[in-house]
Amino acid sequence: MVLMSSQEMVESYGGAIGYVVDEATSSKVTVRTKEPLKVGEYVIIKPLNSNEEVLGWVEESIARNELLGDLADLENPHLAGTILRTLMFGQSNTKYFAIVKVLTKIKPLIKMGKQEPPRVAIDPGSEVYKASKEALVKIFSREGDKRFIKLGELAAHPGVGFYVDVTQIVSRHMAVVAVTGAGKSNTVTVLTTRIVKEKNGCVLIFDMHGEYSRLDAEYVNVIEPKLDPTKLDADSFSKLIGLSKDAHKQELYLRNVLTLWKVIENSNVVESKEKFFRILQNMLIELMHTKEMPVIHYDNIALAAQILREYGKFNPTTPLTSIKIALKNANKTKVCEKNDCSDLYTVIDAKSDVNSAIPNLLVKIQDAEQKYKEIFDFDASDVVERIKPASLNVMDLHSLDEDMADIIVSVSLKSILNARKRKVLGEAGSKGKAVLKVPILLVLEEAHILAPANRRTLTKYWVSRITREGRKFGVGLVMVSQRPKGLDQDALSQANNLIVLKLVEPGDQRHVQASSEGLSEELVKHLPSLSVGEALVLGPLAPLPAIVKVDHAEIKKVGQDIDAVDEWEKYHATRDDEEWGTWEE
Ligand SMILES: Nc1ncnc2c1ncn2[C@@H]1O[C@H](COP(=O)(O)OP(=O)(O)OP(=O)(O)O)[C@@H](O)[C@H]1O
Repeated sequence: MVLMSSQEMVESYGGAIGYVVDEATSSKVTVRTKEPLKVGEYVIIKPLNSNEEVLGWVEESIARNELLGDLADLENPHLAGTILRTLMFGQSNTKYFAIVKVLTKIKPLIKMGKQEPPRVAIDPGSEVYKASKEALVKIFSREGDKRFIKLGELAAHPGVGFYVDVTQIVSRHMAVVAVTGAGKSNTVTVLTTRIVKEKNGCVLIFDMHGEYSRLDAEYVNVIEPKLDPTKLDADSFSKLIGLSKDAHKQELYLRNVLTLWKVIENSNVVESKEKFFRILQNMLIELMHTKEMPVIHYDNIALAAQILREYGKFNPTTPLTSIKIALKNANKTKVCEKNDCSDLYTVIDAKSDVNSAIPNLLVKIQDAEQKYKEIFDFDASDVVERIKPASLNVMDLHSLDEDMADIIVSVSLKSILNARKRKVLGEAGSKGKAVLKVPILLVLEEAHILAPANRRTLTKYWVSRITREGRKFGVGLVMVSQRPKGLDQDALSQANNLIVLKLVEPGDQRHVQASSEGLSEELVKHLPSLSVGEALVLGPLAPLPAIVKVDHAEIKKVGQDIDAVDEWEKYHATRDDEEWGTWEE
């Protein structure tokens, strides 16, 4: 940072643009100005009571005409206008004020890039100047700094580039919120493509509308939303089939059949994993007849699998009996001469559950197999193995319903967090398991659907884990939402960085404000008037809060509005009604 002289800091010392009036505090002042100031504009205040200049920004711009106050009751605008013009004798009596938030003393900001707000109230009468472009460039420009990328320009100071710290986005997470069409996708595209291109970053977007998977660039890696159901752990599987928390019996049987499947899978007695659902169902049907179930401790899976492979005779229609006979005879096998087979298995008496818990579980498994068949792929590898470094990885979820998207995203988030933990902690026992060698930035589109405020979803749990633990393991999360009031408040408040574009609905505004320290009442009032691509940016990602005109993404445009009239016209010009309604390449 280069220290600037006071002269360079302000646009013109010759002309103060206003002065502090009314009651002023150390953090907020009202300024009477000659001309109206723009919200988001930076000003420099020279406090009367101290020689430490401070930087503030305009949070609200006010125009007041006291003459008009008395005329407000007049219903006839022509009459009001005539009286007003007469009273003003051709002079405007409008007075301009600005509510200015005091951000920091200037010296520590320019010298060390540090914000240090003043501790004493600013004296009324203090002069206010416009911050010079040179000063703002010094404060905001991070060109050439390896941690920063450019997001756009200060909206109130065109020509002053605005840069964001990528490390802070990854470690402190972010929310991007706005009404539809305000520029969220464009903002995400600018951020993520620059992170990949300029920083060789690793980004994964969970793309709910298939917008990003259609980006035309060599660094885009599209990941199919597929998962291998046999690799789901018991917890995820129980959530997948929709077991309620208090369905303890069903949970018990489910865990057991999944452990027995592991024995069967490890013993290689079935030729294909695709028999998975069939065998789970056969186990439960068999259980309804035999009314008892072998239970194998997790530690004994490998041993049981060896016995089943070498000494059992596996029948897929009666898997329980096959396993039970093999284990029963285990003591007579060579395997047990070397290993302790004394407590290889026990048996659960299932008599009381054959009419309720077991058939209920069976139906749930059958339903899940049907419901999720589009995303099940027995050859699918762990998502971590499909992510590419220095790439914009995009998981295209547009063809899936919300439940399917939820299961895929939650399983992916879990795998990614665990793979980073393995890398960072070098966890013992991780050999052969997926590892993610570099930090990653995850982008969750439609975050209010996957991590909603008032509903339990699988993704919400992993979002909360990542927002809490991700910082230590290099897993950053960007939540994007057009309906922030529907987004889990806890997740939102864990996002220390915030980009708010146009936001109109008061409920949305209140929800965002409740989880963000820097969003004042005055700024909230301004959110509906932001134009497309204009964003309020708050948090540790930037040197100071700012209203930014986000750059337009250079890459092939995404999420553009469809010009219906134009498309009808084009179709009509070449119409061929024979082909209407069928897909033509
Ligand atoms: N900074 C910008 N400069 C110029 N045009 C922009 C900017 N941001 C967005 N636009 C344009 O505005 C339109 C809507 O933008 P975008 O798709 O990013 O909005 P969105 O908030 O993601 O909308 P949705 O919620 O419907 O996906 C697009 O045509 C886009 O090109």
